Amino acid sequence: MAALAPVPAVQQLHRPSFGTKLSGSSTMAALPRQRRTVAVSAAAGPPIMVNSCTGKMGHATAEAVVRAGLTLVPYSLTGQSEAVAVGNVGVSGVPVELVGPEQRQAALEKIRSQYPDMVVVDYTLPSAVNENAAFYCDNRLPFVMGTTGGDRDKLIADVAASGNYAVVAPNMGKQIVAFQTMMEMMAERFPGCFSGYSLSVAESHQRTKVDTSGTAKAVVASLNKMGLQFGEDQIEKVRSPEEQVSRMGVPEAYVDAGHAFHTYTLTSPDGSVTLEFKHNVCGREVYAEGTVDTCLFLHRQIQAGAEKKLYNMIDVLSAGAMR
Ligand SMILES: NC(=O)C1=CN([C@@H]2O[C@H](COP(=O)(O)OP(=O)(O)OC[C@H]3O[C@@H](n4cnc5c(N)ncnc54)[C@H](OP(=O)(O)O)[C@@H]3O)[C@@H](O)[C@H]2O)C=CC1
Ligand SMILES: O=C(O)C1=N[C@H](C(=O)O)C[C@H](O)C1
Repeated sequence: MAALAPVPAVQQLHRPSFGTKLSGSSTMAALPRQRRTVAVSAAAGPPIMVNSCTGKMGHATAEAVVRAGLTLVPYSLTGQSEAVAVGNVGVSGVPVELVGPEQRQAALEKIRSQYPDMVVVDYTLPSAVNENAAFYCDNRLPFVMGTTGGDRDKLIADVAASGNYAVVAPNMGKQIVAFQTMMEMMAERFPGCFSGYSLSVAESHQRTKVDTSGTAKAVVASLNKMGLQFGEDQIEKVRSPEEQVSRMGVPEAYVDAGHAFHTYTLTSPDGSVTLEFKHNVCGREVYAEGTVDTCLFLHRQIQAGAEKKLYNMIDVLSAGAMR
């Protein structure tokens, strides 16, 4: 393979301030840091490769890997061509070399010889989801796909057909996954309970988010099982900073730094009954910590030779695998 460039001086990118809170209020501007990392012996977990450490979520996850005491594989796939020339990113003092699309196959041979049991995390872009998943499957790399969007049906079908170990989900935050689980349970227990009701869904994210919230799509799927008829294209994407603050209650500090505010409003035909569900997250720590839990879960399933290969986060939470 082509030699990977030596890793030069570390450049720190994306150091968001963290804070997570469920159910928002407009007074969250100065949220306390809420790190809940439980250190894990490096020997107890797999080395973890995070693609891409240049992104906000990838960087936050790589930091969580280091915080947990696990081995962060010091290479990260990027979508940038000639990425080896682009340089490196630093994650909590660990220099991570960027590997561009042209080098990734050759680089993988070397990386794998050093980290044979590694688990890969993907936080890239909707436009890269399907191609990246195919790359992981073709190379038998177990992976956690946190990236949303792309062709989801094809993604699930391709991964299932490959027989590769993977967790695919739009949300790795433990409490949000619990909410999703609750909605799914409600749909199974009371199908059609909201027949005749109308629904409105508004989701607000940092303006760099290109797709509609994958979490909102999953919750809408559960609500539809309860009798609603709501299309994914009816989900309102709020991306204007002014509206995010004034209407959605996003603290100004998180408008661009990263937030995910969701409101689902159900109304009876005569307007006499209204139910509202909200899940509001500031920062990315809750997902990053959940992603580390998910890598540990996947590693255990592989070691146990589990017959089931493709999981979602409800599986991970249900297995009691979230710290
Ligand atoms: N599952 C979950 O819990 C969560 C999921 N997400 C999802 O994660 C994804 C990323 O979000 P976020 O980090 O905010 O986005 P960013 O825009 O900050 O980061 C995306 C990164 O993807 C990299 N990239 C683009 N194409 C490729 C490619 N082909 N291969 C490798 N890397 C690539 C880009 O780096 P470069 O330019 O160097 O290529 C960029 O740094 C989104 O889909 C988001 O919805 C977000 C939060 C939680
Ligand atoms: O892009 C984000 O930020 C997020 N993306 C995920 C999604 O689309 O559901 C999860 C969360 O909303 C944050």
